[in-house]
Amino acid sequence: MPCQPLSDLHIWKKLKQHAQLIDQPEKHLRNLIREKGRLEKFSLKDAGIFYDFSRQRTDEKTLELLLELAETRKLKHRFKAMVSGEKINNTENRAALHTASRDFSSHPVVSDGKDVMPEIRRVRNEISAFAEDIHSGKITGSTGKRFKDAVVIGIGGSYLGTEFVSEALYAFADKDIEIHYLANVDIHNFGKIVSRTDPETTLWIVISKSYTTAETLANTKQAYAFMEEKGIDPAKHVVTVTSKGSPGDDPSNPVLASFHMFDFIGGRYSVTSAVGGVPLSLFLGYDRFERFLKGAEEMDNHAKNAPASKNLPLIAALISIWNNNFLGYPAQAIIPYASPLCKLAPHVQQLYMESNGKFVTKDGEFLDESAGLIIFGEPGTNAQHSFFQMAHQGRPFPIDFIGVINPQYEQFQSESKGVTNHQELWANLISQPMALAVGKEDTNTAKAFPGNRPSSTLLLNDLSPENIGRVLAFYEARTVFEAFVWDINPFDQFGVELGKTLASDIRKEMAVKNNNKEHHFDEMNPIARFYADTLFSGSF
Ligand SMILES: O=P(O)(O)OC[C@H]1O[C@](O)(CO)[C@@H](O)[C@@H]1O
Repeated sequence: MPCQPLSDLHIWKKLKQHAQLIDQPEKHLRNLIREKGRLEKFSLKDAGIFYDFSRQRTDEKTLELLLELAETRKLKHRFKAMVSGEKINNTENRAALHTASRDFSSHPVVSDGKDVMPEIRRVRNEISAFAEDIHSGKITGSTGKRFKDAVVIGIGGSYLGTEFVSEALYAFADKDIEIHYLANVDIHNFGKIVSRTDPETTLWIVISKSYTTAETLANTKQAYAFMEEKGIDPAKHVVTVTSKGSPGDDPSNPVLASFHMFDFIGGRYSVTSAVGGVPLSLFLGYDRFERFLKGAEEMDNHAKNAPASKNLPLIAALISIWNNNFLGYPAQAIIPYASPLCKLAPHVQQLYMESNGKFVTKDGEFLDESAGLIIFGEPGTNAQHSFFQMAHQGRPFPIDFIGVINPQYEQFQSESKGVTNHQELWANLISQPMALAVGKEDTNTAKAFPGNRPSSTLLLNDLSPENIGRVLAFYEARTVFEAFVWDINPFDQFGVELGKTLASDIRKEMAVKNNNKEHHFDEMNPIARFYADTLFSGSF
């Protein structure tokens, strides 16, 4: 049943009116944060995360109206429908059960009349056993040497989430296996990896839900050709993670091991499935991967059960909607003051922009409000020396700051200006949101700071596997809660198809040329032809 268009909703109109009030000088953030009890009223703590939204351009009335919007759009009801296996991915007639991949309860999760949990538990057990066999040396490369490098061949959701987690938990990697990512079809990606790895001790993990992604197929062929050239038997150096029955799930194609991913888990939501499970269990050990899953499960249960006013990802989603649709900010930055979280923004970029970068509702109605935000980010304090000039004095964009209270590498405690590196990092984590909110008046306008620039700060006690799972699930839940407000389907991605189709036509033309130098690209439009001719001629 299609939802009512947003702009027709009474609550939407009330929020539009309220935004005009918030734009008034008396509601400048420098005034809002002076209010008594501001931090207590505008922060939440649950599921291992402290979430401070006191520097968001909201007052108590804003929150009240946003919660009314959440009720109107039945956000909690839809989230429960999602985790219970309803086919909420309506355009592909599928459920969206990434939460089931980290469900450790004994409860069934039924999709299409079948409990999916036995299969999910089977795959987890297979991953654990495989990782153990690799770490114990029971399984080695074709020349009897232990594996030292694991190369993930995959793109988009088939590697971005895994890369976020492997970077975040790098300090835990004690399995003497280095992880690499071969995602781009650009031969430089492949060349760099093989320049630093030994084919005898390299395991290639081909990850593709469809097993039709051109980049992944091309890189897999490159890897096979490289192994054969080196006298290595690919069948003893390749593992696949793919959907049951996909072209990659072919018994006639012998591999060391094959793990299934399920059609009810989308690529950008798949790091807690075998997509992340296989590489992360080799890199970190299955026990740490399971701790990561349990952190995600805890956040899932919080998102499902916590009342809206106490629900961290739901409140974050409402604030994001407020910033986007009512205050007019088109972008949002994720700035973790923790280098290990350097790949969080690239992962959330796909998670969020491939989920919510839509212009029609789940029922195909054109949206009357803009969905989705442009997500970007870099760790702090690096970002301060890169694009924070704009954050303070240019086009404003809301920021999620993330702080980690207890870092690893505690053995390094030297001080500069009387503080340790970690304290220096935190001095900036504390100052930046304040400077953005309060600003600074100056008669020299070039040195004036308008302030009133919104941000949230999330705190983690440490970078444990559990906390990385909680952060992952926080952003997944926030993404889908926002989608439910707009009534869009966050689980399909038809927008990626046109480019692939056009590339396929050009690829066919190039293949003809490869076999017939006299072939002309007459089928192409003149501009495309210029580029194809330039590539084959070797210069412009
Ligand atoms: O796992 P596959 O099927 O190779 O797809 C890789 C990626 O390509 C997309 O389908 C489109 O970008 C993503 O959703 C997905 O994560």
